[in-house]
Amino acid sequence: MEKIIVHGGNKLNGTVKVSGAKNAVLPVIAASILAGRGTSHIYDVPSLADVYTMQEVLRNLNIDVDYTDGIFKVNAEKTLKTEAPFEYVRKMRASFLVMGPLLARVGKARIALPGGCAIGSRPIDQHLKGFEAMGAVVEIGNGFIEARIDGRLQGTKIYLDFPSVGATENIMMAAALAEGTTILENAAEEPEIVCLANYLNSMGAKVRGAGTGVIRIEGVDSLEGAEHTVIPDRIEAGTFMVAAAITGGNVLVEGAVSEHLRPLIAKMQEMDVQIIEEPTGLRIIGPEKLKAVDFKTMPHPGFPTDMQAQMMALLLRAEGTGVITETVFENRFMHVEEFRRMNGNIKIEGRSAIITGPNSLQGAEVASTDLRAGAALVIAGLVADGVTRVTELKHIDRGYVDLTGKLQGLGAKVERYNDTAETATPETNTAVEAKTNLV
Ligand SMILES: CC(=O)N[C@H]1[C@@H](OP(=O)(O)OP(=O)(O)OC[C@H]2O[C@@H](n3ccc(=O)[nH]c3=O)[C@H](O)[C@@H]2O)O[C@H](CO)[C@@H](O)[C@@H]1O
Ligand SMILES: C=C(OP(=O)(O)O)C(=O)O
Repeated sequence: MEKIIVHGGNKLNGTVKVSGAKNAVLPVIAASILAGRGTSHIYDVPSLADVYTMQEVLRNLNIDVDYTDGIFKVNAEKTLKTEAPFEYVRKMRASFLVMGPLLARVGKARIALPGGCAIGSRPIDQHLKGFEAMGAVVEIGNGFIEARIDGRLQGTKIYLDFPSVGATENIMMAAALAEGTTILENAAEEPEIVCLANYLNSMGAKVRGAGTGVIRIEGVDSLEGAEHTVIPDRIEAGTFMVAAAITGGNVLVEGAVSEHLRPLIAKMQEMDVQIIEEPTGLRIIGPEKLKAVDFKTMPHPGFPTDMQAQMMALLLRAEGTGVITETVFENRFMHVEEFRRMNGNIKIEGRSAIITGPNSLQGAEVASTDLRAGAALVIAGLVADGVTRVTELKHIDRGYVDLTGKLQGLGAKVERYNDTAETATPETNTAVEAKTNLV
């Protein structure tokens, strides 16, 4: 079994470079399907399991793709296939983002129905409501969602019940090739939406208002391949900011964009973390003592749910009581049980977690329950007494490029280790520790 093994106790110091954003690159790759002519070149594409899954989804649709040295090339000129099987959607829900582009480009898409996942049930009703409003017929059966339209989708006014990131992206992509203008209200305002809109516009689309609650998309007849650079990953940046702070370290997070990180910066400053804006990124200086704070996850520009687990690790080390309320996903506290295995004092009351600290964290064997939970457990391990072993790394690999290598570069005692022969005996555990050869 593969594990990340963390020896707690080292302060992080130095510089870490943020990779391109997972949540920006996946819709951008999906949007490439809209180009009837030309090859798209997408730059700063992170080497992540999700990117490889998206590559497979496109290949399966008869699209030419090449991913070398961080550059992703897509040519969708050939006759497209229209089905994305469960094999891909199960691995990564963002596979569902090919529905809008396929529907707009070829009038048909058949995508496996995404199941529930570790953080909640995650319905796609808002995506479907948008497609139906544009004239598509949507049918659900045999584990698939099929949407079709005779002729072109029709621009219209759509009001989302909730500012869903995925629904905003899927509808924006579909509307780019629709007949007439679509006005999307109560749209998501995340930086990844702006990144997608910029890419669509460089392909020839007419999208205005991305980054606000109202997006106006004037449909065009065709789109072409274009060049685009993906924004830096604000969640990866945030993860390193928290890692630096928890160890009382001094780290420059290169590529961190303060404009994308306002809610996190505000909360970390309230906790007495020093954050300095430098020309190339954000410098984080951890305090001797952290102060507890309360926060609620919300759609952007509220506090991001994707930073909730990492901030819980930080609160475990803070003095006083902090309350985290998760409002975006109904089941995103799976990491609480794992933190308890590390001696974390956390109570759950409904959708809130009450954390009383500071806790003396203890190394333990813990499992990543989702990708951010995995990173949060590694962060907790950095300040735990003894050795922490984090399992279920497939989650972490979906969203972090070389997490262990980047942490090692900052002086953390952390290593990825594969021991298929390992059993739970004390002898073999000692052997594992010896073999990890940590500095
Ligand atoms: C690949 C990607 O970009 N993933 C991000 C995206 O996920 P994703 O796009 O799936 O997140 P959404 O914003 O759509 O979901 C937010 C909430 O709305 C609900 N909902 C969503 C769509 C819908 O049709 N009906 C519905 O009820 C979801 O169940 C969830 O409770 O935004 C989330 C919220 O910031 C992040 O945590 C994910 O990292
Ligand atoms: C929940 C996340 O991603 P996804 O929507 O791809 O599952 C995440 O990035 O934290």
